[in-house]
Amino acid sequence: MNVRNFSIIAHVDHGKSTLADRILEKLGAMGERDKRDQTLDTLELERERGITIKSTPIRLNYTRPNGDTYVLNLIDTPGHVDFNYEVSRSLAACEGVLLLVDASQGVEAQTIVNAYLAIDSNLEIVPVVNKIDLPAADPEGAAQELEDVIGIPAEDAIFASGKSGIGIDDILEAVVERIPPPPGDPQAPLKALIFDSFYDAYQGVILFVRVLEGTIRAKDEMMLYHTGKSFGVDKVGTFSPGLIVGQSLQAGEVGWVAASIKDIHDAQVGDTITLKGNPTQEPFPGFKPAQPVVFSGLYPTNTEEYRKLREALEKLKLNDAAFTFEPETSEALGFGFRCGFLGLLHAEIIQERLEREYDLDLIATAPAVVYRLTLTNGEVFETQNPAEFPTRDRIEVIEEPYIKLSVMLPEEHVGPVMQLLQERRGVMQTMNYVGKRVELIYEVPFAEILYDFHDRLKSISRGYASMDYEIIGYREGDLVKVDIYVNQEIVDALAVIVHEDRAYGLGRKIVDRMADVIPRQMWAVPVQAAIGGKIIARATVKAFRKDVLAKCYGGDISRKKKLLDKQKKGKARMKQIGTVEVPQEAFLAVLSTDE
Ligand SMILES: Nc1nc2c(ncn2[C@@H]2O[C@H](COP(=O)(O)OP(=O)(O)OP(=O)(O)O)[C@@H](O)[C@H]2O)c(=O)[nH]1
Repeated sequence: MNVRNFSIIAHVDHGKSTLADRILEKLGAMGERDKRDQTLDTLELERERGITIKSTPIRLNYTRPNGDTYVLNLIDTPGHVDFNYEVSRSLAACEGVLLLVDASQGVEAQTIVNAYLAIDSNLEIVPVVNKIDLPAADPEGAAQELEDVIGIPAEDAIFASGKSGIGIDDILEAVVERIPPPPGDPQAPLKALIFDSFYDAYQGVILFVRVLEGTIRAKDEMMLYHTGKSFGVDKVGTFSPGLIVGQSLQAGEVGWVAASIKDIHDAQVGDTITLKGNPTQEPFPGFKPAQPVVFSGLYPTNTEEYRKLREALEKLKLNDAAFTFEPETSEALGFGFRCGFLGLLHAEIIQERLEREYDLDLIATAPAVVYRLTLTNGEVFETQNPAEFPTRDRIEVIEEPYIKLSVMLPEEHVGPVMQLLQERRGVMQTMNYVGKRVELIYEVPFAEILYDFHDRLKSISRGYASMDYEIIGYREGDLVKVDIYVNQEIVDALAVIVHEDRAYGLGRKIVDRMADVIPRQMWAVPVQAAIGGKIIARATVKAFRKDVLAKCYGGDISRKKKLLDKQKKGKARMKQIGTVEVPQEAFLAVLSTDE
């Protein structure tokens, strides 16, 4: 059997899904993909946001013009920085990639990052300049950028359009000719890489695997290299699309394995499967257990929904080894959960799913990173929860995670973007010119890009800047905890950790913003920011003058009802703090404190 395993990588919106669909259509698999969408691809959000979160690989049959037949496995990769580890594992299941670049946009931040992930995995890169049907397309320019920035010869690029179908035949021929066949010995001890998985209520966790060496069959006793756990294999098979049951999977093949695994943590992405009786000596390198890096508190607006929230979180976790949660209690918000995510997008996706699929109303607290504290007594501990921070006098050193951030943008916006990065405590590493555009590489505290950074970057570059990042380690920082008081009561869930130099400015903005969003009460309510009990900013929610209903006296009853309904709706996301009702927006005041 002639096999080619490949993936398509691109910057967001450069046309990956459209091109994949066109290839499927060409190879007669289109109708089946629609079926697959209904069965496996249950993430409605994915379609709405136009980003790929999780998809199954697709096995395609290709007959060359000369009559030779090939099996092509197209492996999808998630296209976002939050999921870079998953991307790298999916790439490790391939021998080559199609690297797409939009002919009207050129190379963007994620083009570069994805290309380097492919290079690190020793993959053959087939450059494809896509969307050449666009009037603004500059295919030669885009190909030249690939050469200048990544070192891929411009003449290797295939010009194509997923939309009009130009270049699809050339792409298929290039997959067969340029991407090498998978190596591996079917007789060797089994070594298979898990590159994705999902939870099925009947069969347990279904593992997506790439067999690197050896053969796996139903009824084998398999072992997970890193967890050391073993399971009896129930079924194996391929994707066609959909899960097709087969007899075995051997070196070079891509397929799935079901082994009644109940807990997704027992078989994580990146781990190696081998056989218990004849284990491989060497696992696939680079295994990292999924580790959340961004944390936030999630509380039901209605305290009676606590149990419902817990059940929903448990269900989501079944399918997502990277997502964590543990119960947390806040004086202000009551009972809720501290949740851990791979990044902000991951957090947003989970929150939206909770609200949409489980019909929950939630209050989310500001996202935080994991800080490392060394106390004056020598003790070291990590926390991501501002509420757990000891008082300043007990802390010797605070360290925070840093990222290497790369931003790609047109040169006319470089000034304001550099200023933004400076405000966020960024330190410039390099600046590369790519034609009329610039790649900036900065080291920045991770916490500084958690809030409104991406939006600000987009707005000051008129939408032209793109970014990507990776976490590079911990560094010391002069950080302080800013507490927020509403009506003289401390609201634990609103505390934030911030750099000393920005504490006053941020405190000012949070209290002003809160005073704006807290509805007026019968009396004036003070909102204050403080560091270690010392007030640094104060704003007042003014007392309210008129009863809303006063206006309607004698008026028609339906109007009165409408007003009351409106008030009720507004209340949906309120949380009672002492005697004051605080809306959800207030908890995110820190997120929208534009400077
Ligand atoms: N003119 C033109 N438009 C295209 C072409 N391919 C894709 N598009 C459009 O570009 C947009 C993004 O296309 P997608 O295929 O969703 O892009 P994607 O890279 O899969 O996006 P993500 O999944 O978000 O990474 C859509 O509006 C498409 O209609 C093309 O060849 N020509």
